[in-house]
Amino acid sequence: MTTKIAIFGVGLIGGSLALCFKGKPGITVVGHAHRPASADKYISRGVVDQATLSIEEAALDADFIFLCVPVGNLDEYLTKLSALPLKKGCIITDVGSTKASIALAAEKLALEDVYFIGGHPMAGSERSGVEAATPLLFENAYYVLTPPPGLPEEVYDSLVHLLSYTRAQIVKVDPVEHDRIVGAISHLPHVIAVALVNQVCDYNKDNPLYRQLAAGGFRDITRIASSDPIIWRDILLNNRDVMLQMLSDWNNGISAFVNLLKQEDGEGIVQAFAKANDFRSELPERRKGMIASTFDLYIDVPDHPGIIGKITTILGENHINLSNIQIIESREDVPGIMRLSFRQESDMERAKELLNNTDYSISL
Ligand SMILES: NC(=O)c1ccc[n+]([C@@H]2O[C@H](COP(=O)([O-])OP(=O)(O)OC[C@H]3O[C@@H](n4cnc5c(N)ncnc54)[C@H](O)[C@@H]3O)[C@@H](O)[C@H]2O)c1
Ligand SMILES: O=C(O)C(=O)C[C@]1(C(=O)O)C=C[C@@H](O)C=C1
Repeated sequence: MTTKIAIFGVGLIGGSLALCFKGKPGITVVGHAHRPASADKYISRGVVDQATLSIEEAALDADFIFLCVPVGNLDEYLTKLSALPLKKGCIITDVGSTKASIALAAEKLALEDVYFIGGHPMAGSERSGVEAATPLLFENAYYVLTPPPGLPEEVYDSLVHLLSYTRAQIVKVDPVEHDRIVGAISHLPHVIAVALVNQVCDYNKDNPLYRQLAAGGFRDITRIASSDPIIWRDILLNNRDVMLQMLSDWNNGISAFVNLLKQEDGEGIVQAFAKANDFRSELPERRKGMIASTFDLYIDVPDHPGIIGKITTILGENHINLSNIQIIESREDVPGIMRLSFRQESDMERAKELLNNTDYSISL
C-alpha cells in the first residue's frame, strides 16, 4: 500500500519536507505548482516524484496534504481543497508561521471524513524557493502542531509518525498562544532587523563607509532582514494585533534605554546587559532555526596566500565536515575573520582543538 503526500508550494519549507519524505518506503510525493516553470524545476531538481499544475490531480487520493504556500494564500487553498472529493481520512496540515487564523478557517469549514491539523516547523532560513530546500532543515528543530479539540488521537499520531522523517521534535501548542510566542521570538526580531538595516542604509547614502565597516555584530543581528518580502508581509499582516502590542512594548524598552543614556546611568546599562546575558545563557541548547542553524567558529586569520586551503585541508584530513566557510571583513594586509560553520557541535569543538595546535598564527 502506498502513501501519497501532496505538497502545495514546493519552496524552502515545502521542498525540504518533500526531500524528507521522498524515497521513503511506500511513499509517493506529488508537488503542486502554480506556474508551469516551477513544476519543471521541482522534477529536474528531483525534489518530488510527480509535479502537477492541477489542484484536483495533486489532491486526488492523497493521504496527507501539506499546505506550504505563503500565509496569505492558506485559507484559499484550504477552502478549495475542502470542496474536492478527498480521500476518506485524509489529513491536511500547513506550515504557516501563524496558526490562529488557519485553525479558525478550518473549524468554520467543518470538514467531513477529512482532518485539519495546523503545523509550524520552527526552522527556516532567510533564503527561499525550492533551490534552498534541504532534508536536513528540520533536524533537531521543534515542530509545532495545533490539533483541534476532539481530534481522534490516532489521526494525530499518524501525522506525528509521518513527521518523524523530518527528525524534528514535535510540540503541541494552542494556536492563539503560538501566535503570541512566535510574535515575540520570530516576528518581532524580523521587524527589528529590517528597521535596523534600513536605518543604516539611510546613513550610508551620505557615507558609504557605513556598509564597508559593517562587521560581525551588524551581520549577526541582521541576517534575517534578507528574508522573503512577500512571505513576511503575509506573516506580519496576519499577526497584526500581536505585533502592534509587541512593537508598543518595544518602543517602551527603547525609551527606557534612551533615558539610561540621557541620565548617563552606567549602572542601569550594565544591569540591562547582565539581564539579557542571563536570559540568553539559559535558552535551550542550540537548535536549528531557533538560535543558530549551525555551530560557528570565528577565527582571526592572517593575510597569507593559501591560508583557506591550509585550514580546510586540516579539517578534511581529520574527517571534519564543514557546512559553510566565509571570510568577513578581509582587506589587503589586514587580518580577516573567517567563519567556519559546522552542523555538529562536536565537529566544531574538534576543529577548535586542531586549529589551536597549528603553527599558523590563527587566533580563535
Ligand atoms: N522561511 C522560513 O523560515 C519559514 C519557516 C517556517 C515556516 N514558514 C512558512 O512556510 C510557508 C512557505 O514559506 P517558504 O519560506 O517555504 O517560502 P518560499 O517562497 O520558499 O515557498 C513558497 C512556495 O509557495 C509558492 N507560492 C507562492 N505564491 C503562491 C500562490 N499564490 N499560489 C500557490 N503557490 C504559491 C511558491 O511558488 C513556493 O513554491 C509560509 O507560510 C511561511 O510562513 C517559513
Ligand atoms: O532562521 C531563520 O532564518 C528564520 O527566520 C527561521 C524562523 C525564525 O524566525 O526563527 C522564521 C520563520 C518561521 O516561521 C520559523 C523560523
